[in-house]
Amino acid sequence: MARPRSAQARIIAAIDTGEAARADALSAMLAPCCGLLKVGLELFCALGPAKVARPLPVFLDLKLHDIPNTVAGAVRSLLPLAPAMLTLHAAGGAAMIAAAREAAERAGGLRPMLLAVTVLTSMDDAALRQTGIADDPAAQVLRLARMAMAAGADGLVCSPREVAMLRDALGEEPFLVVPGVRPPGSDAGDQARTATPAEAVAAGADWIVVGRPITGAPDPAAAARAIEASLA
Ligand SMILES: O=c1ccn([C@@H]2O[C@H](COP(=O)(O)O)[C@@H](O)[C@H]2O)c(=O)[nH]1
Repeated sequence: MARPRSAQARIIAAIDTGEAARADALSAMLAPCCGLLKVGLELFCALGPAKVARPLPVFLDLKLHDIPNTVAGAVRSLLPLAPAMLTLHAAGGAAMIAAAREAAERAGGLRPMLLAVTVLTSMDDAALRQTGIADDPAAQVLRLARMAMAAGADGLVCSPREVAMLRDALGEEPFLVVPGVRPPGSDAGDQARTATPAEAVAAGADWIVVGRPITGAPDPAAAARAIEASLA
């Protein structure tokens, strides 16, 4: 998948619902104003592989995390769904990421962009410390990012707070997909490391992932258009 060329193309709308009718309605409303649609755990667990296909390319955010053999098998199982992007947790390690890449390539043909999730955007310093990581999120993001890219990831999922640092350290190569963005004045909810869509893109994000600020708005398409306008 090529880097996005317009503000609209940068927006990935997260269709986080377990109801098929709502997922279809949101997809129809948002397809004309976004670049991709995100199918995540809520939709996938409720509705299954048959409902992954959407009217735009799909960012399949399943955050795979298991032993290398199992993740390779999961990647093979998901390839027929033809997602444009697929996530796996960087914390699964280099062997797991390499196995995912090999499984995707061995199948031949078009393969999804493999994105390694670094530190979840919902985690602050204290939450990270509780997992046994003494470093702050930025240091852990950089450590995982270097490892994941060396192991074969095409890109990274990080918060907007780490985008500039990753560009400085790793240059233009990694695709950077950035959730945890919030338009000015909107509720952060459970997101801990946030910035505005415009700040994320100015720092070097390729795509931003936006869920509730769009899907929870009275007019989701208008909310997406307002974000697009803020990026122009
Ligand atoms: O670190 C991560 C990785 C993935 N996500 C996903 O992005 C969206 C964000 O939704 P909002 O409603 O805009 O908070 C959601 O689907 C997450 O699963 C993330 O937030 N952070």
